[in-house]
Amino acid sequence: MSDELDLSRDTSVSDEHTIRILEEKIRAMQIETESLRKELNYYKSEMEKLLSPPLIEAVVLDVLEDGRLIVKSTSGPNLVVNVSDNVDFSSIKVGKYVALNQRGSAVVEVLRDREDPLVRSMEVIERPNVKYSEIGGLDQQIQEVREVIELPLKKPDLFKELGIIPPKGILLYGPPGTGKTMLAKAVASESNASFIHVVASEFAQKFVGEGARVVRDVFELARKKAPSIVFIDEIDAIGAKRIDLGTSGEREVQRTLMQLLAEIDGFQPLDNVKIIAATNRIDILDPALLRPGRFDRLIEIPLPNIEGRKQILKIYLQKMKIDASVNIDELALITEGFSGADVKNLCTEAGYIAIREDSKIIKMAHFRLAMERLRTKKLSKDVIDRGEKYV
Ligand SMILES: Nc1ncnc2c1ncn2[C@@H]1O[C@H](COP(=O)(O)OP(=O)(O)OP(=O)(O)O)[C@@H](O)[C@H]1O
Repeated sequence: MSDELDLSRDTSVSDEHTIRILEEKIRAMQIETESLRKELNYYKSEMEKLLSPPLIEAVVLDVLEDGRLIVKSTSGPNLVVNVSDNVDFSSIKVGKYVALNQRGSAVVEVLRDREDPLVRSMEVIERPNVKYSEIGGLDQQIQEVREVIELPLKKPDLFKELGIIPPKGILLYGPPGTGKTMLAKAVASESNASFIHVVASEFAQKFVGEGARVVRDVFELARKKAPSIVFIDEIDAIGAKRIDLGTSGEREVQRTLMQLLAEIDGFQPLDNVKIIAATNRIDILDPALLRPGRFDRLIEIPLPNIEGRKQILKIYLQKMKIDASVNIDELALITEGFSGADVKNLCTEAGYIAIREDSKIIKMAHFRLAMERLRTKKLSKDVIDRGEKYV
């Protein structure tokens, strides 16, 4: 009896063992099946991608009452199309980019929003609001800019009568933060002209293959918005002398520059579009830019001298609540080497220190503290910013 029992126990032990092994095998095979299924799906979707025809990009021009859309396809004509049931109709709006099936008969996907590169690359101010009186220490430069930009824009007939040809473009050069942008904005503001601000380094970096087109678009816009001033900041990014045109990036920059020169050459001196460029690297500019009829008037915007710094300080201090201890002469003296932007920072920093101290008025002590902080920051930054750049 006991032997039988023992035998059955042995049998059941070995059965249990077999079952466990089989269960493990089943689990392993299930895992493998799952992984093979995933792999199969992956290859299927890859096949679909490779075999699916390309879609057509289009922009929605109108949504019709019957649910169809008028779209402009990038490949050509305006089309009236249906919307596939898989597309969320509520996400469709005029101006949205969509994908059409290959026949161009239906919208099959709504694409992600994206900005026009042109819009990304520039700022258009219809009427900037900067006055000459807000700029300190640049009286002579303001006078010159008024004569060569403002006056021809306002009184072209006077120039015609006298037979004087004003420059089409001027170049402002000098260290960063000295007021070049401010001066360009002020002349647009005081000439009642639109201000179109483009940063040349953005052309070069962002619009590979599109730089020349963006330049064309900028000038087309300038003509539409005339009288207008096109302000090209950091012109050295596209206007530097190039020795080696080996890389495609270099050739692209060169094409952008050629387009800019062609646009400038296309204007007449008394047209109501003027071009102001700015750089702090005049030393590296391509001489083609500085030829007569292009940027042939160079105006230096230097760091302010002591008198200039005094003027800039007055401009900012008159807006602040300061006590009698604040000595403008002393501040002008100790800010030697500061740009206009640095002087403004000093005033702002002194204001913040006063706020942190809960003071209701800004005192000379706050300026001294601000000075110490800025000097430390400035010393290291100057080496990078100005050191070898400005000549
Ligand atoms: N001469 C100045 N008078 C008054 N404020 C100034 C002057 N220069 C600079 N600032 C102040 O500094 C800010 C920056 O100056 P701005 O952008 O005009 O300098 P920039 O010469 O164009 O510099 P960057 O070369 O870096 O573009 C101005 O918005 C203004 O607040």
